[in-house]
Amino acid sequence: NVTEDMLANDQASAADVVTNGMGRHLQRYSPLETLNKENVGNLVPAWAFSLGGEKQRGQETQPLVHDGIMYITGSYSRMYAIDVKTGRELWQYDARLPEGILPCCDVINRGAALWNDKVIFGTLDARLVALDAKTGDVVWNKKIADYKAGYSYTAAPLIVNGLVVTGNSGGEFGIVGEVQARNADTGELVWTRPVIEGHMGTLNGQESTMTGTLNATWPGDMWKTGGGATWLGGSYDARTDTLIFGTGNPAPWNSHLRNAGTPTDGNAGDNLYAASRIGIDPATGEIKWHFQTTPREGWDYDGVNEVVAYDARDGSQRLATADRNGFFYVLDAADGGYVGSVPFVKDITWASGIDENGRPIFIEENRPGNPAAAADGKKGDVVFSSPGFLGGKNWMPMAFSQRTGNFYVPSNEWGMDIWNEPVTYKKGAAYLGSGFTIKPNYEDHIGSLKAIDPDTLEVKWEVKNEAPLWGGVMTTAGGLVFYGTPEGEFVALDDETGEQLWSFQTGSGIVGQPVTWEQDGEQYVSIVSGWGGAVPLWGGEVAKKVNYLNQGGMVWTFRLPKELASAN
Ligand SMILES: O=C(O)c1cc(C(=O)O)c2c(n1)C(=O)C(=O)c1cc(C(=O)O)[nH]c1-2
Ligand SMILES: [Ca+2]
Repeated sequence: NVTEDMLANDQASAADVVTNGMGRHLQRYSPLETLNKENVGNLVPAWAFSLGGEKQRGQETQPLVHDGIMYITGSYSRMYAIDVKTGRELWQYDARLPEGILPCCDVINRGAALWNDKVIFGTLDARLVALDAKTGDVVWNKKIADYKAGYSYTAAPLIVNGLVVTGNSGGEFGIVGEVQARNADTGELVWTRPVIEGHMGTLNGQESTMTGTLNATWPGDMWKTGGGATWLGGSYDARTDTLIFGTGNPAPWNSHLRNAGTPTDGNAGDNLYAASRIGIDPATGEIKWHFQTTPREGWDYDGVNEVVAYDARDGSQRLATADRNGFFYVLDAADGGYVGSVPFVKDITWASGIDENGRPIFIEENRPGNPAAAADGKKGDVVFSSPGFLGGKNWMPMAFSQRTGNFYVPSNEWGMDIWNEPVTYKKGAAYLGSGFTIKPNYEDHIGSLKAIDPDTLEVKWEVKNEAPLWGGVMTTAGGLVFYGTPEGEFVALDDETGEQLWSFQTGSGIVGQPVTWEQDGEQYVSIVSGWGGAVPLWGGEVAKKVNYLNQGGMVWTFRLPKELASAN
């Protein structure tokens, strides 16, 4: 049975992987050094497992490993339990999804959570299901939100002190972003925290507090359908007992419709707390602090990206996050206060930098659309913006190495043509008020894995990739950085130089998240392969460039045989 202690110590225990992020701080760093720079060339496949041919799309999941069983979620809200020694299936659960679900960006699922004798995951129709971890039988099944209003669910749930904490998806449909906490044993709701100003939270079935101040940073009734989906889930910083969730784009995309003042007029049009990071008290759902990365966001620069809790080299307690808007931020773990930032993509057109308070210095003439066109019911001027709306970094998680003190950030170098148009809210319909076409910024590459020093705020090196990177990264005490490419390669790099030390062709594009653990004295590594996610759907010119990539759906598990651990 999985306990709070096991979840709290996941980052240090080599025998299993019981959390998404390999620790609730989401460092994705393994203390294992059996596999290292000298012997990684001897890593060989142990087994592979097919997720089945029918209805498979982007496989973004991270495997969990516990008690001899690997748990994998499949793109169409499926769960597979696999014997970790043999690769044979133990059981499979298929959620019956209703007609009419509205996931914006492919049918995907990013993983599960383990608690007690259960494995818990969210389904695309915005429900949360707890299964018996041994049999796959349903223990409870709860509704997070109404899929008919555009809500969906794609993230891995987070478990803290017996509460299962979830976000929601639907920012492109004018939903309201929210964080919810339930008793993980029963599924009973404990608290809710909407993340847009003006909405009331609840605690134990009673109204608790309002988020922000009603109408403070939103014009008229726009806050009622203000977006800010918490679609990537959250992290937990045990040092300060804080849940940290990011919030997505404000709705609609057309920022002129959300302007409650002029950009120089204080924070009147900031649209809090969309495109922000929020620190939340896990006991009550109260907001402790917020840090907004893109005030009056107008490019779909969702602020959802994972916040990783880490200790800087001088011991200060820090948080780091690489935003879709192209800037990598370091924050103070105590209160989310701004410490510093660095652009991690080469071409940023919307801001000239970040000021001393962490607020972007906008280049206002590069903001998409113009107010007059929106008011007249006309299409606005086309503007080129970089990064494009799929972001300098999208959902794919970065990793921190305790060995080097650096972050390893999967990024993309691309822009977009974007224009604004009028839009009105209609339940269950797209609520954008924008049109767009993604374009590559460079001929030879879009993807770029970057090593970033969070103390000096320097990009130390990059490894370029032709197609956009869309999968997670993992670091190890053995000095390795693992990641996958849409071209299908699963790669190990040297954490100091970026030199490629090993790679394996998995047969489909990788958009999954690697893990490693130790079993019978040998080190194992797993990755799920299966191309998909937002790029083939929304990637414009880039999608056309990569339309040769084949879909898939395989779990690949590798091991370093004992007898080859010391050999080269
Ligand atoms: O605002 C939202 O609610 C929302 C949700 C999701 C999602 O749940 O997958 C994505 C996005 N936005 C989004 O903007 C985006 O680029 C995106 C990419 C992906 C993916 O998994 O490839 N999901 C999402
Ligand atoms: Ca979005």
